[in-house]
Amino acid sequence: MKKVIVTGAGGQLGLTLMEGASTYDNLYVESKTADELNITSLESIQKALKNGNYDFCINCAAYTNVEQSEKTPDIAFKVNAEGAKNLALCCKENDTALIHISSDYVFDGTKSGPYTIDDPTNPINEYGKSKLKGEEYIRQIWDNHFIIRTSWLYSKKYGQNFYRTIVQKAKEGLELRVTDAQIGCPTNTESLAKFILGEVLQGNHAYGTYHFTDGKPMTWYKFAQQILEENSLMGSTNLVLDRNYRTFAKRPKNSVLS
Ligand SMILES: NC(=O)C1=CN([C@@H]2O[C@H](COP(=O)(O)OP(=O)(O)OC[C@H]3O[C@@H](n4cnc5c(N)ncnc54)[C@H](OP(=O)(O)O)[C@@H]3O)[C@@H](O)[C@H]2O)C=CC1
Ligand SMILES: Cc1cn([C@H]2C[C@H](O)[C@@H](COP(=O)(O)OP(=O)(O)O[C@H]3O[C@@H](C)C(=O)[C@@H](O)[C@H]3O)O2)c(=O)[nH]c1=O
Repeated sequence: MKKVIVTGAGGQLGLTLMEGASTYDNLYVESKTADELNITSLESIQKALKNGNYDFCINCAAYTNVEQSEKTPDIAFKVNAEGAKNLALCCKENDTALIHISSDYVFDGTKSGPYTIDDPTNPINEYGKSKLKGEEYIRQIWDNHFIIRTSWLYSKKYGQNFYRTIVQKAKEGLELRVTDAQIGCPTNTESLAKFILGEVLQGNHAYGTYHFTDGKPMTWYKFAQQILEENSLMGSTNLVLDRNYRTFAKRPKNSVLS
């Protein structure tokens, strides 16, 4: 039996992971929401890991508000960089392998093809910078890690994400203005959870950095079209292509991960 602790368990990935974990007989998985374990507190993590005897820690905790990160980067760095550092330190102390999730936003988006794990990083927004710093801390501190970069993560059931925003706005009868200025791979939390639970935790991969997505590159506009079609909302929604959709934070033009 492998003993696992999940931090940030109240987020969309954390909730999906906990739902999926019950189907694996060889996993005993404990969940910690932000209220139960704050990853910015080294002492709290030390306490949680010390007595747990965990084989793995899956870190789903993050500050994921890209727009707000640009305005108040300190919060993003505190959670995404310092939080990751705290986890790496405590995981090392307790010989617990760390599975950490990172983002396509560590790249600047100027490459013409998909990004490989060997491509240089160069984040163009504060969220991406904070996620990169988190990766760097983990690599410096604890060899027994998996850093899994994913992109455009969404759950149909949980949390705040592009998929649910589009469905909600369409159901409210609002006009949808969506950009096609970025290309990336939408990734369902269920596929990522299956990869973590069914492959990474089962020992099928060596420690290191990985890219995981659902493998279908598209623009946000194309993704919005797909979401509306899937929910039979296309006919009743005014979807407008808005190449100049204004945002506070810059996003990479191309963040397709290979
Ligand atoms: N969403 C996306 O499109 C993508 C996400 N990722 C990465 O995937 C991972 C999972 O993201 P996702 O599930 O979408 O994110 P969510 O925002 O849905 O969940 C993150 C969770 O972390 C919690 N949290 C925030 N601060 C702390 C803290 N200090 N201590 C403990 N928990 C905290 C949040 O709690 P609360 O809500 O109460 O603040 C929330 O429950 C993250 O590492 C993210 O960076 C990577 C690529 C794309
Ligand atoms: C909601 C909305 C967004 N957009 C645009 C803004 C932006 O360029 C793009 C995506 O917007 P969002 O703010 O929903 O998504 P964003 O916060 O950029 O999503 C990112 O989150 C972080 C956590 C990641 O790690 C990334 O992989 C990525 O998924 O779509 C529209 O054009 N119309 C809309 O109605």
